[in-house]
Parts: sequence; C-alpha cells; structure tokens
Amino acid sequence: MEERILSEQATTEEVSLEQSLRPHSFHEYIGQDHVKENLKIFIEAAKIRNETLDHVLLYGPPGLGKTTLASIIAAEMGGEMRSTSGPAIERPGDLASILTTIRPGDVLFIDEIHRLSRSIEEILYPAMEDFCIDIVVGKGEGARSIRLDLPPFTLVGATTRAGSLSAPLRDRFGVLSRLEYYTREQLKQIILRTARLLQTDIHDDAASEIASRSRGTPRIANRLLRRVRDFAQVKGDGTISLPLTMDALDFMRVDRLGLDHIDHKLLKGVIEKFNGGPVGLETIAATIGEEAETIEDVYEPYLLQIGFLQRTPRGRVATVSAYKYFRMEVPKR
Ligand SMILES: Nc1ncnc2c1ncn2[C@@H]1O[C@H](COP(=O)(O)OP(=O)(O)OP(=O)(O)O)[C@@H](O)[C@H]1O
Repeated sequence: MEERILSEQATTEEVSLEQSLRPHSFHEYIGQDHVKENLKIFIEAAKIRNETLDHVLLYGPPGLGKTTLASIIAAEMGGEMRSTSGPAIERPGDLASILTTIRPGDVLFIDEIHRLSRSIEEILYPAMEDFCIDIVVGKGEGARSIRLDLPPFTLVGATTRAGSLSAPLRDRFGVLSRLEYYTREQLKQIILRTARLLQTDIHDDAASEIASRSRGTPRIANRLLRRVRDFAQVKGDGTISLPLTMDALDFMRVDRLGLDHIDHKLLKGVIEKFNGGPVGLETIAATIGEEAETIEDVYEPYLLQIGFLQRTPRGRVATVSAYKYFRMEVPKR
C-alpha cells in the first residue's frame, strides 16, 4: 500500500506525538457523546459499589480515539493503563507476564483484539470472569498447571472489526461501545485544541476547512493541521489562514471532501469501467492495484459513510451522489 496523507493509521513518527496531544479527561475528549455519557454512568456506578468497571469493547474505524478513551477510563478509575495488542501477544507467557504486573483497578488495553489467537483467548476467559489465570509450568511429564490470582482489573479491547471477534470473547464484555465518525464541527474543535497545544495561530475558517477534509477522523485532522502548519511556516508568517490552507491541501491533493487520488481512482473505476456497478470487491481491487482487504478496511468505510458507495449482495455500486460529485451523467438503471 502506498504512503497516504489520509491514512487512518498512525505513522511511526506520530505515535509519540499523539501521546502528547491526547485528551486526559472526558471533558477534554470532544464528541462521541453517547459513548461518553454511558461510560461516565458505568464508571460512577462501579465507584459507588467499590468495584472495577466491567470489561469494555470499543469498536469502530481506526483513528477515532479508542486508545485515548481507554486511557481516560483508566484515569477516571484511578488506575494505570497497560497497553498491548492482539498481534503482540504470541505466546501464553506474553499474556501472563502482562497480567501479573496488573494492580487493582488498572486497565489492560488490548488493541486489535480480534487478532488474538484462540489459545490466548482461552487464557483470557478466566482472567476476565474470575480474575485468575492457569499457567503451565515445566515440560513433559513434570508439567503441571498452577492457578494465579489476579487483582480485579478492567479489560478494554479495541477493534476495527467487531464481527471478527469470537462469540465467547465478545460475550465476556459488559460494555460494547461503537465509535462514530466525527462531525465537521467536532473536528474543528479538535483542530483548534491541537493548534493551541502546538502554539500555532489558526483562523476559524481555516480550522473548518481542514475539518471538512479530515474524513471524520481526529488522527487525520491533526495530521493535516501539522502539514498545513509546515506550509504556513515556510510560505507565510506562521499563521494558518484560509487561503493558505486551501493552497496547502490542494497541493497535497486532498479534495474538499477529504478524498484523494486513490478514492478518485476507485470511484471513477466503478463508474467508468463497470457502469456504476454492481462490481465485486476483488474486481475493484484488481482494477486499482490494491488488496481487497485494504479496500474494505481502509478506503471503503468513509466512501460508504458519505454515501458515495453502496454495498449490495452483488457487489459495490456507485451512488448518484458520486456521479454528481464527479459531474458525470447518471446512467438510467
Ligand atoms: N475525541 C477526541 N478529542 C480530541 N482528540 C482526539 C479525540 N479522539 C482522538 N483524538 C486524537 O486523535 C489521535 C488518535 O487517537 P487514538 O490513538 O486514540 O485513536 P485510535 O482509535 O485508538 O486509533 P488506532 O485504533 O488506530 O490506534 C490522538 O492523538 C488523539 O489526540
């Protein structure tokens, strides 16, 4: 997959930067009101009962703030967050060594939890239900299983694919919260907040423009803001104005809806080569030279969200809105 300014995934350089931009409380965390209000009630109830919060599964596209929310949950519960991810836990020992460092009230955050192997999942079940794990020590005939008690903790799992989670694992979460794409106004607030933290002057209309092109995703909003800030520093006086923002984003080939050349290629491919569809995912993948899975996970969700593409049992279909956006004549179907 080629480097993409609009990628929802964090780049290596962004990981530590994002840490410093992360909101630390529900108050600072913009949007996702429904999820926040629910969590606040559950956290308060758990505190009244002097218990840990039930395990939480956060799901939704990348970059919408799942890790941030997990760290806020930990802070609100007065614990620490230990982070790991599905692919990082290869052997039972990997999981056991994290679980045994947990202290009462901590949050164990497992990103990409749908990628845990079955054998690891099975160790997790008693850990989630009864706060204990069974580990095998020794080998061969001398091997025996010992039970270790764990302090009460909250598991926060994050996934972009809730449907890929096994049913027994999904059933062990007491709270399931779906994160939604952010509105333009919410993204604008996030951009203004980040600009303040980066000590950058930005005009209100410029923040709105970046918000419109951020695909409903805070990670992209913050990234575009930083790139536009580079332009402002090199080509202007450091202040982010609307004309400068438009020039910078056009130069980066991010259009007014936050679509780039790959989205254009995909949509125009469906329209021009397949008369608007329906066309199968594999065929689209072959036409634009991307993996089917990448299209499904990375490119398509936003195009579905803005109503440019539809999923039908016979394949993907370009909508009338997509035709109109590209000023193309809508065929009679
Ligand atoms: N609601 C929000 N308010 C302000 N900033 C946010 C919000 N949500 C996310 N951000 C910012 O967006 C960036 C990405 O968020 P985060 O890492 O939590 O996303 P994520 O959903 O966990 O992504 P991934 O699953 O790909 O790791 C962070 O730097 C954070 O500062």
